Amino acid sequence: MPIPDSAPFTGRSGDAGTAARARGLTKAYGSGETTVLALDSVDVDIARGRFTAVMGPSGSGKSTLMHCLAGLDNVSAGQVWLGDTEITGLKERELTQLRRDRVGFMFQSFNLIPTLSALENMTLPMDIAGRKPDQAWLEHVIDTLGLRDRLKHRPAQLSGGQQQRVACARALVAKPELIFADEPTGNLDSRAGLEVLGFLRDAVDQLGQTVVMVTHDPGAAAHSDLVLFLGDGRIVDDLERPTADAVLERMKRFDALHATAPPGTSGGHGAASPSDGPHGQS
Ligand SMILES: Nc1ncnc2c1ncn2[C@@H]1O[C@H](COP(=O)(O)OP(=O)(O)OP(=O)(O)O)[C@@H](O)[C@H]1O
Repeated sequence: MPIPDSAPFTGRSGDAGTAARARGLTKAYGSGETTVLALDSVDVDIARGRFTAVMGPSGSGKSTLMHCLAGLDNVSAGQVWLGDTEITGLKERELTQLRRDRVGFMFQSFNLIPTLSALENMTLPMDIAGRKPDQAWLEHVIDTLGLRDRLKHRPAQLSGGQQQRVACARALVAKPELIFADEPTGNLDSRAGLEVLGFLRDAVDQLGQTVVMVTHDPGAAAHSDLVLFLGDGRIVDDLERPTADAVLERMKRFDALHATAPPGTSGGHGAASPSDGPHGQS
């Protein structure tokens, strides 16, 4: 199905276009009375070449949104595109190939293979795909991430920050259209966390990468270009060029709305929503 024109929406895709897009994205877990609506008809544009953070209370749907945009999870309703490719409706094999060829991932727990060296971990996705990494690019990523003297080390011989840098390199080496990072600093001390955030920022600014990062940390979100705030499975607000203080203020406001909302309501998120259109950035 073609991507709908922006007519019914207020979506603002950047000059470089849209790296990912969702319309009416709905995800329910379970059935009957135990159904949990993790995502409730979300419209979102992820602009290419930008750093987008996704924040919200625990259970608000952040990971589910990331998984659905990345084709890691199927949707209950709605449509998702990666670039111009509609991924909703693709068969599992096609999805696996698309993820492998076009998406990079970073997780809180690094997800490195313990028996492989740092270098082998970095090139593993491309090895599996039968593709040869662009050697000049690989060298550039290695140097940018400061991993030159760690290439032969196994993950257990590396600090948490170094392991996450390897995971970052692994995500970058294949030059994916989009990198999804789920709490990439969650297991790191603040110094190593800052370092990884700096690398993600550089990947966007210097390498033209597109990054979507789920985080609970306002300080981490402040490294992004745009913060999307989720509440009860909906995007309830967004914040351009965030500072940690501004993010914190916004979060306090949502907490206050939640605290004063009568039982059985969605915590006043509707009132916090600035528009009915998709959230994105220019
Ligand atoms: N596999 C699953 N089965 C049933 N319910 C699920 C499943 N995965 C998520 N949920 C529910 O969907 C909702 C959204 O979960 P999700 O993990 O996306 O939230 P989150 O904002 O990422 O939370 P956290 O910050 O705690 O990681 C929650 O109510 C959660 O309990």
